Formats: sequence, C-alpha cells, structure tokens
Amino acid sequence: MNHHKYKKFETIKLKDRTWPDNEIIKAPVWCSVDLRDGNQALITPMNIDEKVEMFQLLVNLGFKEIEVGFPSSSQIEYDFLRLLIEDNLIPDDVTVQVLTQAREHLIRRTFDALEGLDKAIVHIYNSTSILQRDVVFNKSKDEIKKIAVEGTKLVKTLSEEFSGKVILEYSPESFTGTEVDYALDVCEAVMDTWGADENNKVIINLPSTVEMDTPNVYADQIEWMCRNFTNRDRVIVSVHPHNDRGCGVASTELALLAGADRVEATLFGNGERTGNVDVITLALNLFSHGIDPKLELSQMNQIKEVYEKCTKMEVPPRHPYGGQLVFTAFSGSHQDAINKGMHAYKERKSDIWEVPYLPIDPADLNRQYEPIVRINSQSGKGGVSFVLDTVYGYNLPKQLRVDFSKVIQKISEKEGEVSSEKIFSCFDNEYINIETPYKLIKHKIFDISDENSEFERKAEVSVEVNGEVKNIVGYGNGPIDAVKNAFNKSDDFIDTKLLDYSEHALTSGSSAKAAAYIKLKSLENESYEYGVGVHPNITTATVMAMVSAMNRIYKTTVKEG
Ligand SMILES: CC(=O)SCCNC(=O)CCNC(=O)[C@H](O)C(C)(C)COP(=O)(O)OP(=O)(O)OC[C@H]1O[C@@H](n2cnc3c(N)ncnc32)[C@H](O)[C@@H]1OP(=O)(O)O
Ligand SMILES: CC(C)C(=O)C(=O)O
Repeated sequence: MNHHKYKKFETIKLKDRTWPDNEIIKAPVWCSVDLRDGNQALITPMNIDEKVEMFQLLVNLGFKEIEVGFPSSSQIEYDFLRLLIEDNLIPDDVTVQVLTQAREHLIRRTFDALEGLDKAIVHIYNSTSILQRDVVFNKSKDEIKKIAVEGTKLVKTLSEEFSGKVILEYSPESFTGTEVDYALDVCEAVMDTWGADENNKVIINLPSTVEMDTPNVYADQIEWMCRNFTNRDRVIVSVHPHNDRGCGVASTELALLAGADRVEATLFGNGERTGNVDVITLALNLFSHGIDPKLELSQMNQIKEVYEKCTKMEVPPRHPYGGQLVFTAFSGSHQDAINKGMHAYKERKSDIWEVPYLPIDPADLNRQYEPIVRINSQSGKGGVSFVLDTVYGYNLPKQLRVDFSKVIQKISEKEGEVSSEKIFSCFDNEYINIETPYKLIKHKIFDISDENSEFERKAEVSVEVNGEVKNIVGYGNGPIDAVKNAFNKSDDFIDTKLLDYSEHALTSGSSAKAAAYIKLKSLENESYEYGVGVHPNITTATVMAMVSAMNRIYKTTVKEG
C-alpha cells in the first residue's frame, strides 16, 4: 500500500485552546437531517408515506428543528413539504428547515415550496474548501464568497415577501477542508448581508462534510471560529459532522466542548458514505452522565423498527445503545459481574445506576433484561444462574450453580449458544421434582414435642419404588431431619446425610409456589447431589427436593455404577 499517495490537510494550530478543560453540561439544540442528508444517501430514497412516517417519528422523539428535504431538487421533495404544510402535520413548536444550493432558481423554488408556513429555517450552502474551489468551481476566493453573499441577498429579499419568519442558516460546505480565516470571512460576509444581530441570529453551520482529521483538530477549528466571530452573540454555531474516520461522535462531543450550540445529525448515523453523526448515541451519552438529552428515546425497539422500515438500512448488532447485542454478555466473568451488580442495585435500592459492563439500564430504553446474558461456551456459572434467576425466579445455592453450569457448558460446547428456554428445561429435567426410581406419594409431619419423645417431629412418608408403594416412618428434630431419618431407616433407600438446605418463594400472589434446594451426601460413597422441589406447600417442596436428590444419587452411583 502506497501511503505516500496521501497527505494530511494542514489547518490551524491553536496553542491556547480551552476546550480540553470544558465539560458538556447540557444538551445542544438538535436538528434532525434524516429526511435530507440521510435520505439523499439511501439506495432507495424514502417515498412520501415513509417520509411522513419518519417525520412523525422525529416529532415524537422531540426534535424541534427538522430538515425536511431539498425541495428544489425534485418533485417528491417539493411535494412532501407541501403535504406537511397543507395537511397541517407540523406542530407549532417544530420548525422545519429546507436546504438549497446558493443558486437563484433553486432558492426561488424553495420559497415556493414554503408558501403558507409561519416560520422556517432556510439553509443555503456552497463549498468553500481549497479542493472544491479548485477542481469543482474553478473560482477565486472572492468569487466563492460572492456565491454565498448573492444567495443570502436573495433569501433576504424573498423573506421580506414571505408570510412567515425566516431564520437563515449558512454552511461553508466542506468546512474541514477550508482555511479557517477564509471560512470566517465568508460567514461574516453572509451575516453582514443578512443584517444579523443578537435579535436576528444566523445559524452558521460548520460541517465536517468529510471527516479529515482527528476530533481534536475539528474542536480546534470550532473554537477558533467561536473566538473570532466579530460578534459571537449574533451567531448560533451549528455542527454537522460526518463519520469518514469513524470518529463522528467524538468529533461532535469535542466540538460541543469547543463552543458549538447546535448539532445536525441523523438516527443511527445514516447519511452519506460512512454516515452523519448518530444523534441517538450523542443523546444517550449525555443521558448516561445524568444530563437531560432533550429527546425521548425510551422506545428504542420501536425507533429502530420505523428507521429500518423507512430507510431499508439495518442497525448493526453492535451499534451503541440500539444494536441487538449491546446489552448482552457472553463471557463468564462479564455475566458474573452483571449478575452481582444487578443484585446489588436491586438490594441497595439505589437511585444511581451502577452495574458493571452496562453503562445504562436497558429498561430505560424499554429493552428487556432477559437478553442481557446469553449463554455460550465462554459463559460461566454467573450467566447461567442469572438466566435462572431473572427469567425464571430460581436463586440457586452457590455449589448448585457450579454443578449446573457444567451441564450447560457441555451442551454449549456441542451446540453453540443455549437459549434461556433450553437452560430452564435442562434444569427442570435434571433437578426439579425428579420421580424415578423414587416417587413421593404423600407425607405427613406430626408435632410430637409434647409426647415425651427425644424428637420433636414424626414423619410418615409414602413413596413408590419401581411401582411398589413403601410406607416409612422417621423421627427428627425438624421436618427435614424426620423425613431423612425415615428414608435412612428403610433398606429400600440409599442412606444419606444432609449437607445443605435453602428455599424461597417463586412467584407472588395466589398461585405462589416455593422452591427448595437440598444437598445430600451418600453414606455409601463420597458422592453428593442436589435436588430441587417445587410445590405450593413449602414442606412438600422440601420433601420433593430430598426425593429428587436421592434419585440423582441413585442415578449417578447405583444405576451408573
Ligand atoms: C454535502 C451535501 O450533502 S450538500 C447537499 C447535496 N445534496 C444534493 O445534491 C441532493 C439534491 N441535489 C440535486 O438534485 C441536484 O444537485 C440539484 C437539482 C440541486 C442541482 O442539479 P444541477 O443543477 O443539475 O447540478 P449540480 O448540483 O451538479 O450543480 C452543478 C452546478 O452548480 C454549481 N454548484 C454546485 N453546488 C453549488 C452551490 N452550493 N452553490 C452554488 N453553485 C453550486 C456547480 O459549480 C455547477 O456549476 P456549473 O454547471 O457551472 O459547472
Ligand atoms: C449541506 C451541508 C451542511 C452538508 O450536508 C455537509 O456538509 O455534509
């Protein structure tokens, strides 16, 4: 690869820059350019119905400025604006923006399209970059400035005849490839021509039409412009970043540190080439710092659905916040940390979200907890128990987590990702209410503490063994002890010792069930097994857990030899 073919564009060196010490403390003014820059970059541009659907989505998300198109470029762009106006689809608090080249016939046609509106942003542009001045326009600096000034004069004249209020926006297109002092000169000429002042501000949009350098360089360019406007108060400084180097979000954030007031962006970063900057990422980055993003993005899946339908583009699975996999962890240590973090967050009832690996709470985007953890061969016990806990309500004892995750590990090594449903059905088959060869028929526990006995409880248990019912009796100081002793006294069952016991409620309300976990050690060898019992009655759940554990010991030691 011949890297000598390329060179860096030399721009200003701002030695006393102040932006690195700044902080973003509020959301900028957002302007969606989905219906213009986004649309002009689509393989199949949106039809009118799709444009209307996208417009309504943008309004619902809370955009107050929306660039609805380039009405002088084609009939469909023109008709769409007319439809918005004639069908009264533009809410009072939303200002539509229209783009046009700074050329007379296009500006005139743009004003025709605006007829009937009471306010609009008219956005004119011409390229000011060194390269385009040379190879596209073949014009001197003064001639290029004249295009901008003549365009502004015409917008001013037509605005005076227009029924509504016009806000002027001017873009020195390809700003990142333009000498900053020249860009400033053109912008000042536009503002002077317009008669801009504090009460009649002009939006000066400084696009990173092509992202040509690292984000700090763009920030230097923006800070330099902000510092050198003759009157900063007559300017709304807007940025319009693209993503050619993959740094659109970083460039925008640094531009905000450098003084920008407004951002033009698109949903999921659709736009020319590698796209415009993604407004969803920008807004949710603010949100994750506790700053009101001034956009309503909580219905993420719905936003994605409308976006994908209208643009026929797909949101990549790893796209920040919106991608299918961004609230998912496959690896064991991540799953374990998420599991523990979620528990701590719930238990501490904290107002502040702090969960490892999850910068924001997926529920804030109406995304579900369920797919956070997905299980494959890289997963450990944390992920498996997280699924059983959050999806099915089973809070497994620590050793059982280790045992069961080995079962899932074997499946995932053979089959790849294991679904939540499969994890549960496997847990169910392996551990819950196991009935072969021993099947609990009924049991009764008696309180015998007043009967002058050395024990407090008596258990009568009926169990079916290979089709034959055995009635056994045992005594102990609690129900579990009494039942276990009943089994141990009989020659029909394996002798065991209780190593661990826990239980919890599974669901709430009238259909509530309890889950009990029993760990038994075989007295015939050193093996141990867990069993799980599930039943509306906690004592029955416990006896079932014991029978399940005995069945598992039978399976591993007696049956499998
Ligand atoms: C970076 C951006 O995204 S900018 C927005 C780009 N979006 C679009 O272009 C989408 C819609 N555009 C179009 O459909 C067409 O370009 C139209 C209808 C607006 C204009 O079409 P045309 O006049 O046929 O051609 P085109 O846009 O190529 O312009 C050609 C002429 O305009 C001049 N020109 C181009 N841009 C500008 C501008 N911003 N201001 C003034 N003149 C310009 C060119 O120098 C060229 O002049 P020449 O014919 O004397 O050489
Ligand atoms: C018209 C301008 C703002 C533009 O789309 C760009 O520079 O990318």
